[in-house]
Amino acid sequence: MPPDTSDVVFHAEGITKVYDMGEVQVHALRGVSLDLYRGEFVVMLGASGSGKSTLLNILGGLDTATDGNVTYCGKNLTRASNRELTDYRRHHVGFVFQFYNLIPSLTAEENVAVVTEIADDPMLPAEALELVGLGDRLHHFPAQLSGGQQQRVAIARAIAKRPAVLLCDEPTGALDSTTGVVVLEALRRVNRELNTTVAIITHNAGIAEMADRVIYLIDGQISDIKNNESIKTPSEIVW
Ligand SMILES: Nc1ncnc2c1ncn2[C@@H]1O[C@H](COP(=O)(O)OP(=O)(O)OP(=O)(O)O)[C@@H](O)[C@H]1O
Repeated sequence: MPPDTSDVVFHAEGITKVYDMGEVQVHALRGVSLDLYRGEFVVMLGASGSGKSTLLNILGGLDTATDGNVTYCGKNLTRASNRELTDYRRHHVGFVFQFYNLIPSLTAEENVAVVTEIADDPMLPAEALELVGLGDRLHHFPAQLSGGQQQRVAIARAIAKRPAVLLCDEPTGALDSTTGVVVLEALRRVNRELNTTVAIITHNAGIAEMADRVIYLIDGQISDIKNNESIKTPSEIVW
């Protein structure tokens, strides 16, 4: 289904990012403009160094653009103070990274509770874990879970505060394809059931086949944006 373009979550215009390394300047983003819509599932594809993480970090308020504008639901992130960005990250965005960053001494349920305790209107940790298919693993510690299960705990932790957007940086990068499919199914379910906008960055072209839209990045610029005609389920994806 094509995205509802009347409901813009992110509006980015002419974003550049320059890392000043003293003698050299690295131009990580060279004028990126895009809109992301409510409830869509987007995959951003690009080779290593094309600027994917930089873009995701700017959208998520973890980094700021050198130039250009980014708004989230009409609020300007480019000119936000550190305090406003912290508030934005805490209440509106969920992050999932390649490595799960779970606290080893806490159970799955407690790892999720770390976030729900500071959120405004969170789900119960058990509810979030149920949504990613881990309702029977609440009392397991990370070391007692497989890699794919740990990543699903990380997804439960990210969505338990009911963020409007979920930003995922190579969420299956450390997983074999069978386990990766289960993680992608969890992300798809969150997207469908909670209407969360999900953006995944990856260099894995297979994953793009399950997206509503695919955004291609080359050398710090968007080279193409495509609506997927036929969207595959995660289990139909091969990589
Ligand atoms: N903190 C930083 N300081 C200096 N240069 C950086 C920094 N972060 C990223 N870069 C540079 O910016 C460019 C884009 O990096 P980025 O991590 O966004 O790419 P990527 O597409 O996510 O790559 P990968 O798939 O390898 O993670 C690269 O040339 C990188 O070396």
